[in-house]
Amino acid sequence: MSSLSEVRRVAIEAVVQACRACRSVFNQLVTGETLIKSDRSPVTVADFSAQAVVNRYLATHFPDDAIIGEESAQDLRPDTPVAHTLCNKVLELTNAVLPKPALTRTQLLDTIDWGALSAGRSKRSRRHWTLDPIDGTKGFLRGDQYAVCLALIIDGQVELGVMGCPNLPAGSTATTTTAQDQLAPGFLFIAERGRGAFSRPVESPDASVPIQETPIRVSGNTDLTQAVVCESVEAAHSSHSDAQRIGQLLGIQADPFRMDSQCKYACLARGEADIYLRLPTRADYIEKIWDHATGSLLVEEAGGIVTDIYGKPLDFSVGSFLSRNKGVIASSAQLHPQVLKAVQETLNIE
Ligand SMILES: Nc1ncnc2c1ncn2[C@@H]1O[C@H](COP(=O)(O)OS(=O)(=O)O)[C@@H](OP(=O)(O)O)[C@H]1O
Ligand SMILES: [Mg+2]
Ligand SMILES: [Mg+2]
Ligand SMILES: [Mg+2]
Repeated sequence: MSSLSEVRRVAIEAVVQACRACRSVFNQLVTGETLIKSDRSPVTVADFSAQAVVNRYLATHFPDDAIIGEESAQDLRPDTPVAHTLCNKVLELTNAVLPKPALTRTQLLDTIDWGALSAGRSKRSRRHWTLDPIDGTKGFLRGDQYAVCLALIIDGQVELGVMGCPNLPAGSTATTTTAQDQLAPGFLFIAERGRGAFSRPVESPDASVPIQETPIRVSGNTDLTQAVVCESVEAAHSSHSDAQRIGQLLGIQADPFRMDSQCKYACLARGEADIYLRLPTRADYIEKIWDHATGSLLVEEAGGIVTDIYGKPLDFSVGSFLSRNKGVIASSAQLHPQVLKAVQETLNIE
């Protein structure tokens, strides 16, 4: 079994290279190659490339580990000109960042589906990874925030989380990303259970200078009137109207800070926002583990608390879905009880 430092090193390298693939897609072809999946969310060449890159690292270094990743190669497999063109783009981009030898088309497809193809591993193993190759696909396509999110789950607990946020600027709650932010290296966050949360640039601006990790902490703010709430850009993903009523009840003055992806958890973890609300918009929506595993550990290790709207911890022990939870409330430990109370009063939860 590999040491935790080796696992951490490989996970970071995988996410850094996946961020590189995403950036190169954005610079080369962003919206042109968008296709619509059955859930109608945009899936890009970057999603596939980033999943191939991370899976390739994990399969090479930890061949016995299971992986639950968001994407599948189903849209790339058909023997049609459209699928071939798309697949060739993904192959080119993936091979541009992976160490040699280059993947063949079949290897690429099987690497993207590495988790699903060997699902039996998850039954034998106590540990598995979860990957969101691009969280905040819509943010990515707009040139705003998105995150490559990888987490290691052992016995149902998230033990390691690595999040690459290529467009995230340093400590600013600006809602749109400037051209300058897109040129900057962005930030990478690492959380290890019991060992804290850290931030570093995704890449060093100068290859001869070693990259430094900086510990991060949630905000110490106890004045709710000054609190900053972050929420999804997409009103379909989190109820903006319920959040507004909760904000009023808490006496929060500032407008909500809307940002795509798990970058919201990162902003909370580094003390830039105080509260993250994800409030159900539909009774039947169940959150996926890859949308929360990395971010929730990051906030907890930075001193915060993450629960669902019932006040229950997120339960990562039941497969791909957070089927025992509804919504998310994350904040510093000091603010969490008041925020939870306001959420429950507003949503009529006993
Ligand atoms: N109805 C509903 N409710 C809650 N969440 C949903 C819903 N539909 C989709 N999703 C998931 O939301 C992920 C995007 O996260 P955010 O909402 O934080 O960002 S954004 O505002 O959509 O940009 C997004 O992740 P990606 O697909 O990786 O972008 C989805 O898995
Ligand atoms: Mg998606
Ligand atoms: Mg996601
Ligand atoms: Mg995604």
